[in-house]
Amino acid sequence: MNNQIQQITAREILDSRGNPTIEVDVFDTAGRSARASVPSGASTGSREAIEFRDNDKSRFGGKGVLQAIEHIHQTIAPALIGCDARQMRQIDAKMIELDGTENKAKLGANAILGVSLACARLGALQSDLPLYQYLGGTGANLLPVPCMNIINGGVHARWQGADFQEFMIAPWGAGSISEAVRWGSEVYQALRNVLKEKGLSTGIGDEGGFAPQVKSNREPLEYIVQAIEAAGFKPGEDVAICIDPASSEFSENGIYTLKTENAKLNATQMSDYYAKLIDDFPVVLLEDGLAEDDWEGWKVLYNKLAGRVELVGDDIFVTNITYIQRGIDEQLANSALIKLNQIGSLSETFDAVNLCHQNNWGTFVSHRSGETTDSFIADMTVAMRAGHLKTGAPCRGERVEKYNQLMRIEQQLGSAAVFAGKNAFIRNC
Ligand SMILES: C=C(OP(=O)(O)O)C(=O)O
Ligand SMILES: [Mg+2]
Repeated sequence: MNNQIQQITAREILDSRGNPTIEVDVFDTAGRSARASVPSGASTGSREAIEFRDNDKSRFGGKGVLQAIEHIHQTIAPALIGCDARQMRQIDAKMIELDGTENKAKLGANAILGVSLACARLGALQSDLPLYQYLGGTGANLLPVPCMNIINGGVHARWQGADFQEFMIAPWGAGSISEAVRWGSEVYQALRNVLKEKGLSTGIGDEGGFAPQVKSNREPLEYIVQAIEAAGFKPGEDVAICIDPASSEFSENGIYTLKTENAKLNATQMSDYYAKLIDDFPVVLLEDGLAEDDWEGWKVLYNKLAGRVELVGDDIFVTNITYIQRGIDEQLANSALIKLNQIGSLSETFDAVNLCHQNNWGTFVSHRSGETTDSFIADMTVAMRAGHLKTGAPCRGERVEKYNQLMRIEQQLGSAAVFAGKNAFIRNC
């Protein structure tokens, strides 16, 4: 009886880019309440669920965050009041039915997701369990490798630096999440000095990484290797590198334009370009190496690189089982990026993760470039045994809150905590 939802209140708050987003509070009949908020991307896949935002009105027909909030108050809340907050699947199914579209275009994916996450948190509170255990069971103990984006490029740096969007470090040789976070922050601080010595800017991009005006996409990798060494670690062995070029952003009709290098490459040439980077640098994961609509190109990329690195699909799969299943059937990647707001509900995100794991694919959990201080994805990553996550640089409150939450979980688990380490990364032999 006391687990019934009594009230749902949504409001507008600001995200890390200073744009409006949604925060939701859900109250139960026992007087308990839980809160969640919703992030937003900049390099969004075209097949992502539709969110109502104010910063891109043209794309979403002028429907802003306030309209999504109105949908929560006028349509979603009346339908959910009286429901048991612990019934995640029924709650999500009800909202999806109320929406009635393929891509949540009627109520807004941000409206549905905010309620979905706040209800899950309330369910955890009602069950007297920490969120990661509520979602993942009492056996949930796998702490992920934190992949920290320490050089930002592409749209996240307003195209002033590298064409590639994200250069991440993965301290996979550490013995625990807290050690990995410490190693990552030491490399980040060392990188600041490396950039300063080269006379490059140490201003930061959307995800807290530095955004230097480099002349190629190799340059950031050179600086990162120098920073890893300067911090006292062995590149590759202690700290590896992951990249997300977010190539949909610089491709058109199968041609990829690298402005910094004055080059125009097709999918085969891009695959060779990546192969050379992987020869020369300790890169262990490549996300969105090719564009969201270049399904044929992805096969070329897979055949060249799947034995050497984890090949993650972000824009191409958009956390949607329809596209992930196609990727599995056509064998063109070995991992999917997992972003809650690409699909717009917690249960559908679980479906995507389960599909990947059933097919021996990796799952790489991700924040968005426009974030809030909500640390939901930290608990979710542990619950899903995803093994690795990316949530920006070890800098700025909205990014470090996720890493900090993982360290809290590790402390709570004590000797039961297991750090995912190198095993988290997929490679097809
Ligand atoms: C996190 C990413 O960026 P955004 O949130 O801008 O899509 C990404 O592309 O993986
Ligand atoms: Mg991406």
